[in-house]
Amino acid sequence: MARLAFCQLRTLISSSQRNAWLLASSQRLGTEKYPSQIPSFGCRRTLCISAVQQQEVEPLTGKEQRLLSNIYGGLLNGQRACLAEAITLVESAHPRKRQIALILLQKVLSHHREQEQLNNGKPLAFRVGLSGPPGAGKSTFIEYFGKMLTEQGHKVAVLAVDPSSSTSGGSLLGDKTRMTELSRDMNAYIRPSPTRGTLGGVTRTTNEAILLCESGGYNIVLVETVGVGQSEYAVADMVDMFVLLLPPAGGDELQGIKRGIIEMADLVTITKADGDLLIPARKIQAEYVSALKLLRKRSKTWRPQVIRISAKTGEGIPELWKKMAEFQNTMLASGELLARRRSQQKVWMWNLIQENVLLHFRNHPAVKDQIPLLEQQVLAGVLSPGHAADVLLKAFSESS
Ligand SMILES: Nc1nc2c(ncn2[C@@H]2O[C@H](COP(=O)(O)OP(=O)(O)OP(=O)(O)O)[C@@H](O)[C@H]2O)c(=O)[nH]1
Repeated sequence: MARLAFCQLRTLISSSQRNAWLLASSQRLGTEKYPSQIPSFGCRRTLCISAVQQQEVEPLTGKEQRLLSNIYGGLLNGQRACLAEAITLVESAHPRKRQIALILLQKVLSHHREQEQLNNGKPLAFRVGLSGPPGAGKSTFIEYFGKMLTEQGHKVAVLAVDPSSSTSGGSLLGDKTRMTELSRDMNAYIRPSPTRGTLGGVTRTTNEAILLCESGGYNIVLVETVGVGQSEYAVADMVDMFVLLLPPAGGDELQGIKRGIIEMADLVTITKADGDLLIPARKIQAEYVSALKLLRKRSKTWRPQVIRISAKTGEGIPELWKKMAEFQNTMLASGELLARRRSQQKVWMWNLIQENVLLHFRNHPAVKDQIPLLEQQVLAGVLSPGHAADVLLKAFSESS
């Protein structure tokens, strides 16, 4: 039965998409269970994952082996150029590059596990998601915060997930010129994370980039996203702590912030609490303190808090970092942080499967041409949504 289901899935998911799935699966299963899947660089027609996963990788050419060794070696030595190259490789949609990227990621994962074991099971890095509406003061904050952390001896990576970059070619988050000083800091690494148009795209490329940054020695990874659309949910599902940054603006400007995303926040931060904005910042803080009391709690041990900061004066930012560290310690002690990471792996796997299967379904020849008409009929109330779905699913299953 399981084998049948697997075969069906295998036909559904194209080979490059399958790679992503294989990676997610191998993380879930743990490579130590499948020693053969930890590839040596000189892999001979290696069965990369396990018999169950049946993904063959063509042998690497000498040039590819050298490339991989250089990237991996440089990455572990903390060379920024190699980290950049590694991220470019995992972001590539080219099927062969994807295969090489998978081998690199397997190496990175097994290195991660070894290091975490040496670290008594404690994660190598603290992953923090930062989200807020356009103009909330995210980049000004990250610039200040990042520099404060590097001065304390931390290595900070910033991945900026820009949901607009793939759809409009535009940029809500702009580029790294937004954080000019931090981008010159040798202990910081800033990188826009392309989204490939979909939520799964955000999840896959950003998750992989996080892993690579951690292998490059970055012990704090900040994942920034604009709080419009769906990307902030994807980001909340890939970090240890999710921080919402809100400007001291009136109700109208904050209307776009959805209740769901406030529920995801482990910390709400009111920005720009200085000068004339200090009084509105206090007011918004009080409003959110009351609002949070009514919301569903995300953790058994951590109670989300609302604090005020100013990236202009620096006020509140050391306290914010203290709160973050308190969160990390509390969640580690209760076991929730590691549990959250584990469940995120599963969410990631299912997001990818769901998205790839749906894409395949929509583009399937037996279904594709019927969709517009059925949608019209559903819109006109001639056909019930359930009936239309049954028609499409039947056409799909009969032709598969
Ligand atoms: N008074 C004051 N202004 C600030 C502060 N932080 C940011 N600003 C201003 O707010 C505006 C937006 O700041 P950004 O840091 O670019 O905001 P952002 O959220 O990164 O904006 P996007 O790039 O559009 O997503 C800029 O004009 C900043 O100078 C602050 O702490 N105090």
